Amino acid sequence: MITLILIALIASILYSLLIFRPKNFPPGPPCLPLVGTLPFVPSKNVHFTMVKKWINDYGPVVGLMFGSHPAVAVIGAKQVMEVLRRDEFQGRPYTFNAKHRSFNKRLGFFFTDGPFWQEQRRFTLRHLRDLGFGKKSLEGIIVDEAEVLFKKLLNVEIQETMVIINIWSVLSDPGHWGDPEVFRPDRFLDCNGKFVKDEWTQGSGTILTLLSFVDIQMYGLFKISALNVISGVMSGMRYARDDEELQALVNNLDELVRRSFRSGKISNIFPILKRLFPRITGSNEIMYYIKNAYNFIQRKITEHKQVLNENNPRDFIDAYLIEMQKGNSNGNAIFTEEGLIVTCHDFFVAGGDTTNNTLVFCLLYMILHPQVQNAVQEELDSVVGQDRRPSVEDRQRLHYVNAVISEVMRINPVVPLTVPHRVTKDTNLHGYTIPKDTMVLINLWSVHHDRGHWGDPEVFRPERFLDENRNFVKDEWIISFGAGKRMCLGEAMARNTIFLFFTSLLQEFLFSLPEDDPPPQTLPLPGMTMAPQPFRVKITRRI
Ligand code: HEM
Repeated sequence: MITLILIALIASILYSLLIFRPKNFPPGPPCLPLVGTLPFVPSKNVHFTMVKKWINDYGPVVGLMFGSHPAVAVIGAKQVMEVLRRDEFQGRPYTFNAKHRSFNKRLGFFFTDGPFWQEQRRFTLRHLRDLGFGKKSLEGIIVDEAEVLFKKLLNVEIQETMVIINIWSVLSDPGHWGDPEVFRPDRFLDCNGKFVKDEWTQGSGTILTLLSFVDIQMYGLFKISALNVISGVMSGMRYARDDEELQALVNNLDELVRRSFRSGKISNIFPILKRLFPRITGSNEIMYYIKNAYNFIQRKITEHKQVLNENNPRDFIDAYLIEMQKGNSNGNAIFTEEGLIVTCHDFFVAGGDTTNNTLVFCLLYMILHPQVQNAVQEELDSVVGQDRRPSVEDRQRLHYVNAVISEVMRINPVVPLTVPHRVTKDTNLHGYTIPKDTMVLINLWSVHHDRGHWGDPEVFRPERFLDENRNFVKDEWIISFGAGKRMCLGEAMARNTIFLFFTSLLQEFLFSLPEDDPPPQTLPLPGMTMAPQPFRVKITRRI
C-alpha cells in the first residue's frame, strides 16, 4: 500500500513537472519539462530569431511556454495589425517582477489594464495635453535642451581651439599639456566624458570663427536631454547636464533597461529562483536600480506637496496630487502616491532610452550615408536657413528630413517587440486557440522589414517615403509607436524631440567617422529596447 502511495506521489510530481501546451495551441519550439520552450528563446535580439527562423518553422503565430505559462509570438504584418487592434489582446501580463517593482500592486502603465489603466490613461493624456505635451509650449523646453547640448559640444571645441591658438604663444607649455601640438579635445573631458575647464586656456579671443571639431562618444549623448524634457513636463524641473542626481537617474534607468529582459525571463517564471539565487537572476540589482529611481521621484513629490496650490497645477505631479486629494475625499483611491511614483518611473523608462536611441541611430546612419546627410543639410539651408533654429512648424516643409527620420525608425524600431500584451479572455488567432492570460509578444520589427511591402527592407533608403514630386508620404506600415489602444502615450513628445534635436544638430554640425575608426555596427545591443552599440563621431562645425 505504502509503495502504491509513493508511486502515485512521484507520478503526480513528475506529471506536474511535465509541461503541456494547451489544446490547439500554435506550434513552436520544443517544449521541455519544467522549463517549457525557454531554452530555445534567445536572450539577445529575439525579434531577429522570430523573423529569420520561427516564422519559417512554425508560421506567423508561434506557441511558447515560459515554464508553465503560455505565450505567443506574433510575426508578420497581417497578424501584428490584427492583435494590435483586437480588444482582447490589449491586457498586460502581471508578472512576478511587475508585482515586485510596484509595491505588490498593479500601478502605472506597463503592467496594468482594465478600468484602472483606462482611468489612468485618460487622466494622463488629458493633463499632458493641458500642460502642452506635444504642443508649442513643449517646444520651448526641447529647444532649450538642444541649446544646452550645443554648448556642451561647443565648450569642448572652444577650449581645444584655444590650445591650438596658444601653441603660437608663450602660453604653450609641453609640461602642462603633454602634447600641445596634437589636436586632442578629449583632454578636456574627465573619465565620465564630462567637460572640465582648464585655467590655462584663459585669455584667447575670436575663437568661434575657427572651424574646429571634436571626437565624441555617441552612446547616451541624448539621454540627459530626453530625461530633462520629460522631467520638465512631469515635475517642472530641469537639471544641469552634470547634475549628480540626474546622472544617477540616467545610470539607474540604463542598467534597468539593459538587464530587465534577461532577468525577467528567468525570475518571472520561477520566482523561487529569484529568492534562492538573486545573483544569477540579477533580480537584486534590478530592484536596486528601481528603488534608486523611486527615491528620486519620491523626493520630487515631497517637494511638490509642500507648496501645492490646488488652483494652480504647475505640472503633472501637481495635477496628480490634486486628483489624489479629490479621490481620497470621495473614497475612490485610484490615484495614490505609490501610483504616481510608478507612473513617473514608467515615463522615464519609456521615454529616455527610446528617444536617445532613435536620435543616436539617426546620427549613426548619417555618418554611414554622408550623401543623405548632405541632402538633409541642403534642405535645411534652403527651408530654414542659418539665421534661426528649426521649429516644429517647419516640419511640414522639410520633406526629406521627415523621410530620413521615418527610414531610421523603420529600419531600427527601438521597441521591436512592444511592451508585452496579455489575452484577457479565451480567443482564436490564425485558427489556433489562445487561452486567457497568454502573454503576447508582438513583433513590430517584422512589419518594418516585410519584403513584400518594402521591396528592399534591409537597405537604408529614405527616398521610399517620397513621391514623384519629392513630397513626404506617410506609410501606415510604420508602427514604431505601436497602434490601437495601447499605442505609445509619449508619441507627440518623442516626435517633436527627435525632429528638433536632429534638425538643429544637422543645421549646426557635420557628423563623420573619425579617421581610422571602423564604420559603426547597426546591429543593436540586447535589451528591452534596441540601443546602438557605442561608437565615436567626428563633429565639424558648419560655417
Ligand atoms: C522614439 C521614442 C519612443 C518610441 C519608439 C516608443 C514606442 C512605444 C511602444 C512601441 C510602446 C508599446 C505599445 C504596445 O505595447 O503596444 C510604447 C508604450 C508606451 N510609451 Fe512610448 N515610445 C517612445 C517614447 C515615449 C516617451 C517620450 C514617453 C513618455 C514620456 C513614452 C511613454 C509610453 C508609455 C507610458 C507607454 C505605455 C502605454 C500603455 O501601456 O498604455 N514613450 N511606446
